[in-house]
Amino acid sequence: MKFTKMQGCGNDYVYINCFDETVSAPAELARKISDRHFGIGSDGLVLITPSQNADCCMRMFNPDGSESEMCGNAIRCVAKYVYDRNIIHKKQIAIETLAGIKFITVNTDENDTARTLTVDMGAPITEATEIPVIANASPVKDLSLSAHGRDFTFTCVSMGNPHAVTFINDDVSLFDVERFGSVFEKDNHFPHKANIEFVNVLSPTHLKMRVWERGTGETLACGTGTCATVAAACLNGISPHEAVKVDLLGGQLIIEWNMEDGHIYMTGPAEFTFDGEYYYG
Ligand SMILES: N[C@@H](CCC[C@H](N)C(=O)O)C(=O)O
Repeated sequence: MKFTKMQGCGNDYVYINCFDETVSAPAELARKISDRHFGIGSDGLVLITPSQNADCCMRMFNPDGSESEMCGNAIRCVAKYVYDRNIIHKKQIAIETLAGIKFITVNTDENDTARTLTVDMGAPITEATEIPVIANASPVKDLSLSAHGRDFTFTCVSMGNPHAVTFINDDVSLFDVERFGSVFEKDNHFPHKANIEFVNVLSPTHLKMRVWERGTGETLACGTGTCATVAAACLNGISPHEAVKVDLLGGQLIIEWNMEDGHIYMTGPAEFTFDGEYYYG
């Protein structure tokens, strides 16, 4: 099976072009290929498939085999993949996901290569925005949770997938993300588990975030988590509704919650790492 490894801010996935390849058991394949010793090594598996409703469709599986509704870093990579490889050579690309159709603007260099991509991530869903809560969204705005004798206040935001964001005073670079994230991911308040974001405020328009991802563990970046972080920062009066830089272990994303249409826009890079062939059996 041919595959391509790509990364966006160090959030790395194995991409399969299902215009050409067939994957019959994606959850099992995700578990195998994600293994960094016995597989290819990745934060999960992404299938690029034909779509009846959009230019193409993205399906994303975590290393534990669970399927997520959305993946912000992967959708930029999928747009780059189909643009640069002339499968869908359009500057505006519509990609179907389990969280609906997302629209991506491809920003190219002088060689017509996609360099950064801007994704219309749609409206974040929280109790505070008074948008009806969808099935897997967390139904509360602020939530107090404790672990290992420490209290945290979370703002819960769905970007199609569930996130819980907490602003901390400790230096997030030194924070034990695994110790706390692994407990909160599985808290009873999150019936579908949750991605957990720990955030430092550097300034109203500059945040620093580390993430514990549902079904994965700590990753170098999470696109939906970065959008949820900025939504939470706006809801808590920390950030304005303008471009906010978010520093992640693997790079930086620019997020803006636009108040004209209520949508969040995410801009960031996407890169090919290598192509290969996986012997599946
Ligand atoms: N890294 C991703 C999110 C991947 C899915 C997540 N672990 C979940 O289960 O919701 C991103 O860039 O958004």
